[in-house]
Amino acid sequence: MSETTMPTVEAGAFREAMSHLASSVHLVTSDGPGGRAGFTASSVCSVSDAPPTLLVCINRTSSAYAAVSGNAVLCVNTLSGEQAGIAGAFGGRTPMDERFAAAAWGELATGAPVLEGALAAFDCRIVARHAVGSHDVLFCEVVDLSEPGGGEGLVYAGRRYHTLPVSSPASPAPARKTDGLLGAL
Ligand SMILES: NC(=O)c1ccc[n+]([C@@H]2O[C@H](COP(=O)([O-])OP(=O)(O)OC[C@H]3O[C@@H](n4cnc5c(N)ncnc54)[C@H](O)[C@@H]3O)[C@@H](O)[C@H]2O)c1
Ligand SMILES: Cc1cc2c(cc1C)N(C[C@H](O)[C@H](O)[C@H](O)COP(=O)(O)O)c1[nH]c(=O)[nH]c(=O)c1N2
Repeated sequence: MSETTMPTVEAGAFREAMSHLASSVHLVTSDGPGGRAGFTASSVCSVSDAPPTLLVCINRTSSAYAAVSGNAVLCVNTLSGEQAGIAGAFGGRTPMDERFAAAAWGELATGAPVLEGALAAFDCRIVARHAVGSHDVLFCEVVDLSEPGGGEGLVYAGRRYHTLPVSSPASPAPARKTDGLLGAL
């Protein structure tokens, strides 16, 4: 089938289908000459472990875009099951200062804000970026890590938040049946 006759998918249908994917939820934060900013993200994934690299997709219309781009560093704070509230605050329409006032923060190597109580924090420098449609795909080399936590992770699926046991090596999560998340997908 040639490119001209290939069918296209309507954005709403794509989003409806994508709402069936379960993803971890993260706060992507940045600070530096471009200012402090952050947004809730689910489009995060591991790329390579040599060197350790992950990717983040950011909408160029996001209010955090200029700061993240200008600073060229960011931290991916992977949220725990109790942090759905802060995910909502960073999910848009909240002034940036109010977002950061809602939690306690530290920092690692780059100075990007590190969320206290996050399951994990990946402190990164942006090493490459690729514009695709409405988003930039940011390729980020991980230069520092927080001590991973344990307990439950925050997951987004079916347009709502769920929690899922995530055991840390030190303390495996107690065996228990899932909370029905897999059945809800
Ligand atoms: N990757 C993203 O940019 C992304 C991901 C999740 C949610 N969101 C935004 O969060 C808000 C709440 O979303 P929702 O899950 O309640 O319902 P929704 O119907 O807007 O989105 C359903 C799913 O479609 C995908 N999606 C939505 N907007 C997208 C975009 N602009 N680019 C790429 N993928 C997109 C996501 O996987 C999302 O979970 C919406 O404004 C949505 O645009 C954006
Ligand atoms: C669960 C969930 C997951 C995501 C988002 C939202 C929510 C609720 N948003 C949207 C993002 O957080 C925010 O809404 C937009 O950037 C608009 O925010 P501003 O009002 O411009 O700061 C989002 N945006 C983005 O650019 N990449 C992403 O991966 C995601 N993922």
